[in-house]
Amino acid sequence: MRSLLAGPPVRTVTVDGTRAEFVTDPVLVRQILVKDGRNYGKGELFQKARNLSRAGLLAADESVHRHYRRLAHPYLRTAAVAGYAPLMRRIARETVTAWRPGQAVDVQAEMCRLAGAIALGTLLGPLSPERSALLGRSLAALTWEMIRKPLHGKAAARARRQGAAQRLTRAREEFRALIASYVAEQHNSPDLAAGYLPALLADPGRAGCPALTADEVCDEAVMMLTAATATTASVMSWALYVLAEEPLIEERVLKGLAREGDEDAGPPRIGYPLRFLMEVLRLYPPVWITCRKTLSDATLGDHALPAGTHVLFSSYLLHRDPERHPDPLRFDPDRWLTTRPSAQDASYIPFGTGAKGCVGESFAWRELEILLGTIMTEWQLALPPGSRVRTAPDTTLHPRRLVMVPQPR
Ligand code: HEM
Repeated sequence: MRSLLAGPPVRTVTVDGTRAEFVTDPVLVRQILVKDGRNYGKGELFQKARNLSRAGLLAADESVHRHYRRLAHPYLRTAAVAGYAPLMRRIARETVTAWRPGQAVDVQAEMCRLAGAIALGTLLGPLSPERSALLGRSLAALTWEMIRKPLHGKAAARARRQGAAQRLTRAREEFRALIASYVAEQHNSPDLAAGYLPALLADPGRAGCPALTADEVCDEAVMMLTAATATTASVMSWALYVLAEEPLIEERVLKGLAREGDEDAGPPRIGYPLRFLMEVLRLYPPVWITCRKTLSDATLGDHALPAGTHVLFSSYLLHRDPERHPDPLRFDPDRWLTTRPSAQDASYIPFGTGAKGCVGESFAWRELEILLGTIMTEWQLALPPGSRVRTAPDTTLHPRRLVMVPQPR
């Protein structure tokens, strides 16, 4: 795939029989996402593969999309996220205290459980411990099936034959049914709790964007919870893998964590742990390929793109471009001491950018910092001797299999 960087900045490719323009120039990608962002709708090339709903925030047309984003924003902006920190920390502690010294952990399944429990606890509103456990198990199972579903091509066909698609559908139906029963209860409750899901239920809609039906609220909740879980789980898995492979980096992250103390408030600083996470997100961006579709005729560099043209770009590739990231394959958190992510181009976009970039970015940074701190201060995770971890570019970019052995610090 990296050979694409050497070729023309825009080239035609075919994905599962559909023609698309693959863009590798970071300036042109920024033009698509920011300057001309309103002329590029959500592309649907991978939507089915990612098992995403076709309504709501992820897929909606422009004005409806803006409405849903405005609804989500109060629950995901930095100030709200600061309030979630104690809960995030408690859930993280509860999960890692269940680990046993020397007993292998399936890291990705565990990170799905952890990120899923945090998403449920923060975004749904109050849950009984029983319901929280039931939803948590179901969301973790769904997310793990989603993460490893191949996006297209031969791998997707093979997965279909092996029943992966059916497993994913079953997991989605099960989780959706649990959410639906919760939504029905909330719907009939005289006092709606505070939180993102209750806000969706209470939203009266507006001109051109009618109030959501209970069914649509369920779809939206499933979308938000899985978007929050699959991404964070993949990033944390890579983070733990890198720490096991790079003892000197691990030592510096630990020292950095000790210096940063235990604060809940304030914006993240570019200390070593944060630079480490930035570097994990550079080399292992979970949303590694993204698409858009022109809403009307457009021009991109020397290319005329008629309305309806599919456009693809890959953060994985942009983040490994040697022109923008010297010695790109080297894991070097200190590169972020002298370089900041550019506001002129899209050379570093783990969360995307522009009006359709990640609405959960502040949430994700806080969560990643807390998970990293909680896990690392309690446990050192090692790879079993001889294990080889391979990259799987599926729905998210994730380690194909990651089993690690915890030892107390
Ligand atoms: C490290 C963690 C995360 C990464 C790397 C990540 C990455 C991304 C990226 C790249 C996009 C934009 C895709 C595009 O341009 O088409 C996106 C969109 C989105 N993300 Fe995240 N995300 C993360 C965590 C979260 C969390 C924690 C939440 C919710 C709490 C969330 C909710 C969403 C939603 C709802 C969208 C769609 C936004 C829209 O269409 O306006 N993400 N994410």
